[in-house]
Amino acid sequence: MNPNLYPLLTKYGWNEYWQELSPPSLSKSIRLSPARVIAQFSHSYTVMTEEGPHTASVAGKFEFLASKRSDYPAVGDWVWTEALPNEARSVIHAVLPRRTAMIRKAAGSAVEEQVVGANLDYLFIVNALNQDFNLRKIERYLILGWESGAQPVVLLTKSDLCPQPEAFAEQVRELSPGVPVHVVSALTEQGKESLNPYLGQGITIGITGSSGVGKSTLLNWLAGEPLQHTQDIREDDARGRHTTTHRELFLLGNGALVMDTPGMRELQLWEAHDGWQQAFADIEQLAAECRFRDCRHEHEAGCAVHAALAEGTIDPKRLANYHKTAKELAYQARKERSAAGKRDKNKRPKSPGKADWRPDRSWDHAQD
Ligand SMILES: Nc1nc2c(ncn2[C@@H]2O[C@H](COP(=O)(O)OP(=O)(O)OP(=O)(O)O)[C@@H](O)[C@H]2O)c(=O)[nH]1
Ligand SMILES: [Zn+2]
Repeated sequence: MNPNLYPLLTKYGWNEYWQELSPPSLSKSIRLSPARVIAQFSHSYTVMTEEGPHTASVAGKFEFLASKRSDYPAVGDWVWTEALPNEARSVIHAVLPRRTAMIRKAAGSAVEEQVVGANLDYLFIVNALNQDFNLRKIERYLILGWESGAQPVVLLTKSDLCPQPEAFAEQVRELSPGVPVHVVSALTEQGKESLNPYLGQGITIGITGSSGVGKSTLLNWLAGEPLQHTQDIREDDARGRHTTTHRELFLLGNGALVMDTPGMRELQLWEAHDGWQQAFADIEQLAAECRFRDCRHEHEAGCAVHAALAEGTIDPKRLANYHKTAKELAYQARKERSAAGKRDKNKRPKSPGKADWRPDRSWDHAQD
């Protein structure tokens, strides 16, 4: 690729891969350029174009053709845009196919599933080395990571509060073979260099974890300065002008791009069965050898998982975890189904509009 074609966008992650994709053919009079969505508001976006940041919204035809929420652009997406003359404004005509996506599941409704972070290369899973340290939680976040397609990396923060951080790191490593685990402290500046390999030019990193584990502190630490929101967009609504909450992708001085992504509760990861299978890939592989297809690996005859347990090739703790997670998944799925059922009953018949999910952004600061 010609690196001079989009020098600014290259900083935002544009590369040969994206360069290969051709824009959709629209009317000849529309000149399309690539841009990356760097912030999302309730009624608009900020996109980084080769000319700098533009305020953007989707084209009328885009809206007409969108059949589900995830069709809409999300932070991190690459989009084809048309710049409006003499204004820092663009119209979004299409979303380039996502390489990875963090998805907020909606119980019983694929139409309402929403992308909360797109094209992340890494997902930093943050857990603190204090009383909040929780292996089960980390395991669930790992499922979320695998599900998104991004490479999960576990960061154990606040190591200054823990006399033996490495012992905890070891527990996480046992739990997640192949997933890097790093011990850091923003307070004492420990472990920053271990993160350098991820912070390459144009690499996009999502940061997730429960409230209070130190995500914002970590972001500012990685940035080397307090991150400033590019702008506080004010939007008009019936109640007057107000600043809306939003999500944002930040370009750090070292060239990496970072975004704060929602925590677990918000994402309802419990429908993430594929990620679950990946998190327990070893057990799932064994399970394929069980005599009965619906083997629950408890006391069934011909159970390959139990055979491996007897041979000592799998850790009994890990199997116990597997069972526990399976039960929780089933429980959560039941709960979500019944909640969805209740919501459906209470729902009034609506006019057949499709844009009615856009303005509600109240979940942005929900915590888990
Ligand atoms: N001792 C210690 N405290 C830390 C460290 N990093 C963050 N903290 C403290 O932990 C608290 C929570 O940090 P935040 O960065 O706001 O946590 P967060 O995950 O962004 O929280 P939410 O915004 O609620 O999601 C703050 O009081 C921080 O000062 C650390 O490395 N060591
Ligand atoms: Zn079995």
